[in-house]
Amino acid sequence: MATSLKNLSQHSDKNISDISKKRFGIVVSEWNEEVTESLYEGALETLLAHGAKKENIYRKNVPGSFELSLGGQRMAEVEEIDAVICLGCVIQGETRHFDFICDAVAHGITQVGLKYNKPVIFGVLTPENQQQALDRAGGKHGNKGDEAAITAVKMLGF
Ligand SMILES: Nc1c(NC[C@H](O)[C@H](O)[C@H](O)CO)[nH]c(=O)[nH]c1=O
Ligand SMILES: CC(=O)[C@@H](O)COP(=O)(O)O
Repeated sequence: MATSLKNLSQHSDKNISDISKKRFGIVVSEWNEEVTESLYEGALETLLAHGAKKENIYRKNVPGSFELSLGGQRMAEVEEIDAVICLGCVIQGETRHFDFICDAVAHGITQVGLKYNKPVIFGVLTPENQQQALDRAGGKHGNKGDEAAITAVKMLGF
């Protein structure tokens, strides 16, 4: 996983299982679309690079990161879906709204994974500003989407 150099795209090859028959749901927040589309591309490429079939990867959008919990649940409740990846980017503003969204979506996604006993991955950036987001969506710190996808793959090998 990410090293002290904080490259989100670096990972070990431990617990990588055959995912050629696995089905993945990817839920993408539309807020900060420039960032979340990069996260999606990273996640998709990582899944394909590790053997997933494109026809087994299903994408749905939600308006914002707060809705990732419900969107993730709608995916997770589909029996044929083996793992869900939730992608979003919540950028700090002037008020405490950031805190409420981040807390809610982290808790919500956790609960969905526990409820359906399948990997539901928290692929949500919570930066202070746009540059920090871009640095983690294919920039100098790698791509959070890569990290989220490899986490799903590894958890399927758990
Ligand atoms: N400010 C950001 C939001 N805000 C919208 C919320 O996620 C939610 O859609 C709204 O509160 C209605 O429920 N969402 C992000 O994903 N990123 C932000 O920076
Ligand atoms: C994280 C957000 O919802 C953000 O857009 C809110 O900005 P603000 O706190 O300045 O209203």
